Amino acid sequence: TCYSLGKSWIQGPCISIWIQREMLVGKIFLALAAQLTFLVLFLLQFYLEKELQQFDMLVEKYPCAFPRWVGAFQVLLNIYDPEYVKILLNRRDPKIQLGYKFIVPWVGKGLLSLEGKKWYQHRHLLTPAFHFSILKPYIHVINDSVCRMLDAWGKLSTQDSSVEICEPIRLMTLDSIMKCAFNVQTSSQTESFSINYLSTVTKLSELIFHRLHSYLHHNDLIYRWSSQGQEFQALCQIAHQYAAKIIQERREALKNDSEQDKIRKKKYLDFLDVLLCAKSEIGEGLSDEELEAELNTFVFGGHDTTASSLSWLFYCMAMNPDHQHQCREEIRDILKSGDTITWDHLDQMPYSTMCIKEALRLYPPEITIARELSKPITFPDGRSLPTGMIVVLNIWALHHNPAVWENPQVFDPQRFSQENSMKRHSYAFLPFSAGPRNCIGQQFAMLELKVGLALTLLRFELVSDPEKPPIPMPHLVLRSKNGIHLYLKPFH
Ligand code: HEM
Repeated sequence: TCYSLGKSWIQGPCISIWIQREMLVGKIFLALAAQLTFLVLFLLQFYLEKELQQFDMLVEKYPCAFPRWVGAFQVLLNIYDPEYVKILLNRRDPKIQLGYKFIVPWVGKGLLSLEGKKWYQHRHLLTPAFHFSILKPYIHVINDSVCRMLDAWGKLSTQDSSVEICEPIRLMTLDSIMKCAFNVQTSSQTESFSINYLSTVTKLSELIFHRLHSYLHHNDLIYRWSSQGQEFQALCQIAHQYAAKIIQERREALKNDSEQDKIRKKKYLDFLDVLLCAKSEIGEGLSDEELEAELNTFVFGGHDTTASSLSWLFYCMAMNPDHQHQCREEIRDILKSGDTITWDHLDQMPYSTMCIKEALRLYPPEITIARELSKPITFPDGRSLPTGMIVVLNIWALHHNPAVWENPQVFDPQRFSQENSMKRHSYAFLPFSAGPRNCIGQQFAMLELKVGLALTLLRFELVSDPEKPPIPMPHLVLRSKNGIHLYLKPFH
C-alpha cells in the first residue's frame, strides 16, 4: 500500500505512512507465520521502545514523526492540511474502533464509540443536555469547584517551592463534571469515596493507554490473563457499580410524584435528569445501560480533556507574564470588587478567550482522531485513497502547520483576533474537531476554562519553574510526563 501511494504522498500533505493491510497470502502460511511474527514483533517492540526514548526531544520539534507501534500490517495516513481535513470531517466514515474497543468494557457504548443510526439517535437525544439554558446554572457549580482548588493552593503556596498543578486540576474537573452529570454532592477534592473513583478512572485511563501501545495485549485472550487485564476488569467493575447505583437510585426516586416535583423545582438539572426525561420522537428514552454509558462518556470524555487544557493554559500564562497580566486586568475590570464569574461575564472576556484558544492550539488535548474510509476519498488536489484506509487527523500537526501558522511554536493570542481569524481557513483550528461528530461538550469545556482562568488569575500570579520544564506526552489526552510545576504567588 505504501508503494502504491507513491512518493508524492510522503512529501505531500501527510506525515507518516504506516502499513496496515492484511497480507494477501494463504491462510496456511499465515497460521505458521503467525507464531514467528509474534516473536519478531515482540523483539521489534523492545527495539522500538528504545528508539522511542528519543520521543521527548522529538515531540517538541516534530511530534508526529515519531513511530507508535500499534499493529503489524497497517497504514495510518496522518493529514494536517485544512483542505484535506475539511473533506474528511464532513463525510460519515466510521471511527476506527481500535481505541474504543478498549474503552467500551469500562465506559460502555456511548456517543464516543457509537456508529450509524444508534449514534444519530443518541446524539439527537443528548444535544438538549448541552443547551445554554441547561449549562447556565452549572457556572455556580464550576465556580465552587475552582474555589475549592484555589483554597487548597492558597495553603500550599506559602511554601517556597513550585506546585504540581495537573493532579489538583484533574480532581477539580472531575468534581465539577460529576456534580453536573450526576449531581453527586460530595466533593471529589476532599472525600475518600470520590477520591477512590478518581483513582479508578485515572488507573483505567492509564491501562487503556498501555494496552493501546502493547501489541500483544490487543489480543483479548492474552490481555484477560495478564495482570494488567485482570486489574482492568476489577476496576471496570468498581466504576460500573458506582454509576449503576446512582442511576438506579434516581430512577426509583423519579417514580415518586413528589420527587418529580422536586426535580422541577431544582436549582439546576444535571445531565442525568435531562437524559432520564429525554424521549425520541417515537417516545423512546434511553435504557439503564445506555444511560450509564452516556454518563460514563461524559465523565470520561469531559474531565481529562478539560483538565489537560486548563493545565497547559496555566503553563502558557506562566511562560508569558505579559499576556497573563493583560488577562488579569481584563478580569478585574469586569468583576470590579466581585469574586464570582457569572454567565454574563463570559462574553466580556475577549482577551482571555484568545489566550485560551491559543493554548488549545499549542497544546490540543486530543492529538489525533482517526477514521476508516467507508468509500474512496478524493482530495481537491486529485490525490485519492481507497476504501478501508485509515486516515488520522493529526490535530497537533494541523495546529503547528507552518503553512497555516506563522512561527507556530510562539504563543501569540492575536492570532485569534476577529480580523486574523477571518483570514484563516475555517478548518485550521480544530481542538474540538468539526462536522457531524464534533465535540458535544465544547461549550461546557469553554465555560470551565474561562471560570478556571479568571478565578485563578485573581488569586495568584503564575510563575514557571525553570528547574522542571514539562515534557509533553500523548496519553489518552496530552499530558506532561513529569507534571506541570508552577510557583503560585498569592495576591494579598
Ligand atoms: C477542552 C476540552 C475538550 C476537548 C479538547 C474535546 C475534544 C473532542 C474531540 C476532538 C472530539 C472528537 C473525537 C473524534 O471524532 O474521535 C470530541 C468528541 C466528544 N466529546 Fe469532547 N472535548 C472536550 C471536552 C468535552 C466535554 C466537557 C464533554 C462532556 C461533558 C465532551 C464529550 C464529548 C463527546 C460525548 C464526544 C463524542 C461526540 C460524538 O461523536 O457525537 N468533551 N471531543
